[in-house]
Amino acid sequence: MTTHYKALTVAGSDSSGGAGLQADLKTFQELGVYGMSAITTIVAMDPYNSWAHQVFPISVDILKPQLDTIVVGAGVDAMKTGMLGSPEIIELTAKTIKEQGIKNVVIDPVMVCKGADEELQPENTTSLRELLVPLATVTTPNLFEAAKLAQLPPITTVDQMKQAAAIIHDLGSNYVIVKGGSKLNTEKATDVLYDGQDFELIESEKIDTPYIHGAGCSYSAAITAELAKGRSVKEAIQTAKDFITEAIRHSFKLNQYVGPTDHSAYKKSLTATKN
Ligand SMILES: Nc1ncnc2c1ncn2[C@@H]1O[C@H](COP(=O)(O)OP(=O)(O)O)[C@@H](O)[C@H]1O
Ligand SMILES: Cc1ncc(COP(=O)(O)O)c(C=O)c1O
Repeated sequence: MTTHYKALTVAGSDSSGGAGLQADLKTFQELGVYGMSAITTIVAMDPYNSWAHQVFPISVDILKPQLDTIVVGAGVDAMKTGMLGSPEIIELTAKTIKEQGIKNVVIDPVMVCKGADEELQPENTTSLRELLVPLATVTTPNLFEAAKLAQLPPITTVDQMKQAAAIIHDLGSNYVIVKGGSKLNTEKATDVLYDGQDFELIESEKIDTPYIHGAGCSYSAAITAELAKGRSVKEAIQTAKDFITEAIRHSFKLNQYVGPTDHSAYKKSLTATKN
């Protein structure tokens, strides 16, 4: 009998489909894991005003029954968080992880959407640092988020990524992966992984494309899916890196403002290799 591993995303809805819980569920499906979602926020983009993001947090009273349905009603092998919307939502999510003893927790500390360089909701950063990062198996900040969590100036080098990873580890996250992505001035797409003892560079070729909407969400969702299947954190991160590299290689233009990654590309690349 096939085992159906179960993963939960506690995240925002990206109406345009490339990031947020939509990206997470597509990624879970592609990696063979049954996905469930608890919606924290709804993000809409204004097609009449340069795709400006509008963020509508959901009341914490509507999050609680969703979490109960999933965590109590079905059980989860791994979970991730994405955009959380308010300090109250972060508090409830942390309480649920603790009270229900959830293992394999990936915290993607979403503070910005690509193209913006300001925190969407600065009041959430303190709650993320104090309540959620201490419960993380893995925390997956991009450069901007790593600097905010570690309370450092803007990060531009691998050494600074290491420094931030060590500080975030000290907050209580078992593993930290700081994503260099397109922004870091290196030849490769370089992420820094820290397990409390050693730093490891996780690298892939850097793909020359502006279309990387949802890359961070999809990457952390791929880590979550692999943890749900019982892989080690390092194995999960390597598969996730392969998954996101293929997804970015096949990313596409959705409109004049945005281009999402292609979640189906990794599985196709495996089939192509076999044939
Ligand atoms: N142009 C690119 N080519 C290859 N990998 C990339 C590229 N841009 C980002 N990545 C990788 O995608 C993953 C998500 O990173 P990033 O896009 O920085 O996250 P976020 O969406 O949180 O800002 C990381 O592994 C990063 O290195
Ligand atoms: C709901 C939601 N979560 C997360 C993100 C962040 O996306 P990315 O993976 O591109 O950083 C966005 C960006 O639009 C979003 O709308």
